[in-house]
Amino acid sequence: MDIFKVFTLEAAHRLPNVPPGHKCARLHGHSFQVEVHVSGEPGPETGWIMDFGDLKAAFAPLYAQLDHNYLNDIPGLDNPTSERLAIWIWERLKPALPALSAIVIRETCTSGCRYTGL
Ligand SMILES: Nc1nc2c(c(=O)[nH]1)N=C([C@H](O)[C@H](O)COP(=O)(O)OP(=O)(O)OP(=O)(O)O)CN2
Ligand SMILES: [Zn+2]
Repeated sequence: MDIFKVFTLEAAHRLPNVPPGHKCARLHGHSFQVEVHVSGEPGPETGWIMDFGDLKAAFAPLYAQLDHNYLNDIPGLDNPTSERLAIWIWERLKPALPALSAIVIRETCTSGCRYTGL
């Protein structure tokens, strides 16, 4: 089974490696949605895989780094595509959250990615 929590963060970015004239070379912002998924079996007493509150607490330091910031300025996010952002979050969250199973990024209503560590 898989549980998840969704976070919305406001952030600006530009993509430095796109072809000349690409719209994403310009500074722009998104209300990124980040889904953090954790897999496991519900405990027999708790009935849950983990407390959503603990999941929120684990993501909080990363949320603070990302929210209302210019992503390109954050070490490791100089080319902040959805893919790079998903990997960046995964690498920093996995040690604190070993049962982490996926990071889903929604950059717009219609665009995003899902990373499972592979
Ligand atoms: N594989 C990726 N492609 C693109 C990324 C990305 O992170 N990974 N990012 C962008 C831009 O940041 C852009 O802001 C989002 O792209 P796009 O979906 O094209 O945005 P639109 O809202 O304009 O989409 P429409 O559905 O065409 O309105 C670009 N590509
Ligand atoms: Zn963008």
